[in-house]
Amino acid sequence: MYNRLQYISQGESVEEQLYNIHQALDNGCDWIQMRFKHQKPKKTFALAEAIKFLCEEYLANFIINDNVHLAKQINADGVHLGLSDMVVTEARAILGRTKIIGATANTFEDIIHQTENGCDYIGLGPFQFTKTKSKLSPILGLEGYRSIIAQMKQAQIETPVYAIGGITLGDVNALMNTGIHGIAVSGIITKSDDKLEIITQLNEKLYGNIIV
Ligand SMILES: Cc1ncc(COP(=O)(O)OP(=O)(O)O)c(N)n1
Ligand SMILES: Cc1ncsc1CCOP(=O)(O)O
Ligand SMILES: [Mg+2]
Repeated sequence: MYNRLQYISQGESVEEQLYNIHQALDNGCDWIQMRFKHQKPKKTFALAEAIKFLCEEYLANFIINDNVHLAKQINADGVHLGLSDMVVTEARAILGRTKIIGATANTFEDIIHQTENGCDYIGLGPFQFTKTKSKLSPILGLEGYRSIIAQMKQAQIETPVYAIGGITLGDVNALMNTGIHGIAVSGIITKSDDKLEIITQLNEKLYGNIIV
């Protein structure tokens, strides 16, 4: 089963991205999603190759936001696709069944659509307002997660769900209690002055006393 903590990278340059990712890996995060938008293909490729190398060294999962062809080209572990990105069935045809395909949802109907198309996990959000992404879908809040997870149970959909969007340390217990599998975060890790402390605390809350 997938790790419960996914770090979605941030940084305006290749160097800044690599610094942030290296810090996350060094301090206990073992799943990285490269999110580097509106950049030249050469830079994006160079960053992806460098992250691939780093993640291999740290035995971490490495998925790429939006870009299925790049994931294929560098043999990443998978991709994350939103509602306006390539559809999951097309990505599956390109990447094959062993690669991870994560898909975004904002409603239960999105979850039905994405799981019927064969995604491996759902990124459900946004939980609350965040500056990390513009043009946010409607905010779900805890009640949104409770309601959507209950509908998934009723429909016997067991695809793991990751909460995303403006998550802080203080939100994690309540979010986990809704029945989600884990969380995907950017700002809380990127902005922290003590990465070891924040990642350790996140992992403690996410895993509780589960032995991994
Ligand atoms: C784990 C996870 N969940 C949701 C998203 C958002 O994807 P998308 O809606 O395509 O938005 P962008 O990240 O592409 O701006 C995600 N990246 N990761
Ligand atoms: C990519 C994305 N999709 C929905 S919210 C979000 C941003 C998550 O970053 P943060 O944890 O900083 O809010
Ligand atoms: Mg996207």
